[in-house]
This record gives sequence, C-alpha cells and structure tokens, in this order.
Amino acid sequence: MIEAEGVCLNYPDGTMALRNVDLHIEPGEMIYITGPSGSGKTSLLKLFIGIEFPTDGKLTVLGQPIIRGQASKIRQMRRSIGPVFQDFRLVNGRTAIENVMLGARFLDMSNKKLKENAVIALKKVGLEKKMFSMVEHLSWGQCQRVAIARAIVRKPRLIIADEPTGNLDKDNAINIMELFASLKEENTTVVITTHATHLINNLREGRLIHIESGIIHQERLD
Ligand SMILES: Nc1ncnc2c1ncn2[C@@H]1O[C@H](COP(=O)(O)OP(=O)(O)OP(=O)(O)O)[C@@H](O)[C@H]1O
Repeated sequence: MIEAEGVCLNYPDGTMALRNVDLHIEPGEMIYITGPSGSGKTSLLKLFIGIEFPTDGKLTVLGQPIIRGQASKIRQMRRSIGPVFQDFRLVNGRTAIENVMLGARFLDMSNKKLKENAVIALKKVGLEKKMFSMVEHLSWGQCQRVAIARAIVRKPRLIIADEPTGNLDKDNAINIMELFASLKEENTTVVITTHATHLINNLREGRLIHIESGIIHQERLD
C-alpha cells in the first residue's frame, strides 16, 4: 500500500521536515501518526498524497512512485485515496450532501446511487439531520464530519486524514475513531495524524508512528 525507503523531505528554505523514513504499510492497516507541532506529520501525509515529493529516498503509494514529472499518473492514483484535509476544503454555497457527493463525482455511478451512498456516509458520521444545510451554516466540527463523509463515500482503498478529530467533542471523536477502525473490514488502509493519544489507547488496535523532528519511531498496538 505504502513503501518508503530512506525518504527525506527538505523544503526549499532548508527545513529538514523528514529524515530517512523507512515504512511499510499493508492493506487494511490502521496507522496513527503522532508527534509535537512541527515534527513533520502533515509533511508525511503530503508525500503520501503526492503534493510534495521526496528530496531523497524512494516512496511508492498504491504502486505509484511519488516522483516529479508523473502528474497525470499521480492524479489517477489520488482517485483511490480519500483525503481529509486540516482545512476541510468544502465548497461553500453547496449543501452537506452535495459536498459529500462531490467526493465520488468521478466514479461510474448513477446520481441516485451516489445520493444513497452520500446519505449512508453522512449517517456514519452522525450528520444525517444536517444533510440539506449549506456548509457555511455548519459548525467547525460538523464541517469536519462532512469532510470525513466525503472521504469515505468513494470507498477509497486508502484514507489519509490530517487531525480528523481535531474539532470534535469526545463522543464524536470516539465515533469517528471507531468508524475509521471499522474500515479494516473492507480492507481500507487508514492513515491519520492525531493529538488524541487518549483515544488511541482506548482502541488498542493498529500501529502508532511517532515523529520527533522528522525522525519516525514505530510501535504496534495490537
Ligand atoms: N512549505 C513549507 N516550506 C518550508 N517549511 C515548511 C513547509 N511546510 C512545513 N514546513 C516546516 O516543516 C516542518 C514540519 O511541518 P509539518 O507541517 O509537517 O508539521 P506537523 O507535525 O504537521 O505540525 P502540526 O502538528 O503543527 O500541524 C516544520 O518545521 C514546518 O515549519
């Protein structure tokens, strides 16, 4: 699913965001990435989505080498990824359900089926009552849940989520963590960054990757 060998990421201003990352992530794995602010968590996710490129080492995601000059192949690869960004990237002027449907717009699916799947995804994140609300009328935490529904609606092989519970209260955060953990049944791989280590401790399943100053340490939880 994800193979990294000696991966480094140095930004043009000289910041060494990631150093010598070796990682092997299997289909169906649940990966939690933790670490202090500025340690390199988001940078690692950006590499996985192909928004940034390794400045050294080798990285392959879903069989696609993450290297410059392969933009169209990387775009194609992204169709198998459900991303949840820290800033959600929802489309204002559209309802929650319309935003969720946008997540699967390129799949070969009738509008009726797409709508049904969007309703199911919104139910999973506990937001069915708000499906016809404009996203600009939703709270920050509700927007986060729309973004998660948009990521899962396309049944991606890989979910990459940056702080997906960052704006949620404890009950909603637990629901979302359990929802991600349950995707294992569909063999979906989930990679999330989180500061909510107390929630990980409750789940005790998956793998913990801790980053300190761009260097990773791994620990299996189950
Ligand atoms: N585009 C960029 N150009 C230069 N430096 C950057 C860039 N993006 C991130 N950095 C730096 O790279 C390092 C890692 O940043 P990153 O955003 O990956 O950290 P993070 O662990 O996700 O932090 P947080 O928990 O605060 O979101 C930081 O020192 C950051 O300032």
